Amino acid sequence: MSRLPQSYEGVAVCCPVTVPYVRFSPESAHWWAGAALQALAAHTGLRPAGIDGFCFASFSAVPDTVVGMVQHLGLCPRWMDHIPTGGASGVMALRRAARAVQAGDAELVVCLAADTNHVDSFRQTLAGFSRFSQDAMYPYGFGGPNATFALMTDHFMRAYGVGRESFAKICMAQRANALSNPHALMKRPLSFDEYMSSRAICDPVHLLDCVMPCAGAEAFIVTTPEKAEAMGLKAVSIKATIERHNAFASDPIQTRGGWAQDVDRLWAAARCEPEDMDMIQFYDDYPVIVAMQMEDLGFCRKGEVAAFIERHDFTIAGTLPLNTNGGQLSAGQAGAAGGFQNITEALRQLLHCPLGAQIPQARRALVSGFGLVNYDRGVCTGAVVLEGPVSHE
Ligand SMILES: CC(=O)CC(=O)SCCNC(=O)CCNC(=O)[C@H](O)C(C)(C)COP(=O)(O)OP(=O)(O)OC[C@H]1O[C@@H](n2cnc3c(N)ncnc32)[C@H](O)[C@@H]1OP(=O)(O)O
Repeated sequence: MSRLPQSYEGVAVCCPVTVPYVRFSPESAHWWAGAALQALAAHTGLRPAGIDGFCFASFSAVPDTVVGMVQHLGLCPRWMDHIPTGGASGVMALRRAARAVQAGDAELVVCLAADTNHVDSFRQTLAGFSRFSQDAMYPYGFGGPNATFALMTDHFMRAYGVGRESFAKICMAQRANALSNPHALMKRPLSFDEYMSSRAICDPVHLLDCVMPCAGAEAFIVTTPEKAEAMGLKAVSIKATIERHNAFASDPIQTRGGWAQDVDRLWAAARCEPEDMDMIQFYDDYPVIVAMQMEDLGFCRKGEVAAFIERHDFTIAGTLPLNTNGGQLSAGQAGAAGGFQNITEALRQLLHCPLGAQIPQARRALVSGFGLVNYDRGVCTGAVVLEGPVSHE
């Protein structure tokens, strides 16, 4: 194993905010970003002049990038970054902001993801998504990620003996978790029969394997422990992170993500193990990707995920709480903010200020990201181990 990265000493992560999601919004992504900044201000008293770092992710802010957003929001940072990696953007924003703070390039970085959802905006996003998809998928009638993930799900199920009942268990647990989250778009319990009989979208992917596109925003602050304390903010620390892009490119179909390449480094740097996690907040564009993360991040061996899922209870009161706000599958997918919601939810659980039900004694979380389906697979992966303040109760 190559040299482990420098620790994240001197970095504090705090103040998770979620702007409640709505299925459709007439507002722009810029409006949603402003709403997130307002929510941060309401929690902390933070004004634009106090923000010297800004990290931004969005699909629907086009043609603007972080530059346009900085001007729109009236910020004047000395450090900024734009993270165009969808479901991996939260972990990546956290990593970059942490190093900027550690290096002294910024003292307080706001990491923010915002997306709107007009009636036609998801279709428009897909239409211009990538050169790969325009050239190599759409001419053959592919309509976006649902079709790509149908192929991956079908292969994964056959290769590793996973049935739809395993995915049902993931989706039902996440829905149970969502019921205490006032912002979750899905408000009713999900039964096994309802999951199994939901309409096919692109077999074997059915309606309840898919996220619902919506509008929303998520944000959090990365700063120094001293600054967090001066602002009266409780904060968590970063134990370790990983990031990888275009891993295993010669695999004919995706059965593993970049996590599998870096998982040993993650746990070595974190000085703990999967068994030490009080929760897992995994990117959940489809339940097959949740199952893949369970394997690739070391919770079970490849090919053993069906038995692993069978053995565990993923509800908030269960043996391994998973996506405790309901995840995107039950809370909604607000574009790139969907790649931030697992970080904000982990922070809330570790800081003991949840939106819904609290995991008792929650102290450590594994958050994982997966993003950008350019063509036939998710290209970007990342993960972070977070540890909360020592005593809460
Ligand atoms: C971004 C990254 O980095 C990586 C990724 O995340 S890849 C994933 C990106 N996201 C997606 O691809 C979005 C996936 N979802 C979809 O494509 C669509 O929701 C879908 C095709 C599954 C359904 O769309 P549709 O058939 O047009 O349904 P629509 O007409 O909107 O709604 C019909 C009904 O289904 C419900 N519905 C729609 N989507 C739903 C969903 N995902 N889950 C549950 N119910 C849903 C609606 O509430 C509506 O119910 P009512 O009639 O009771 O009001």
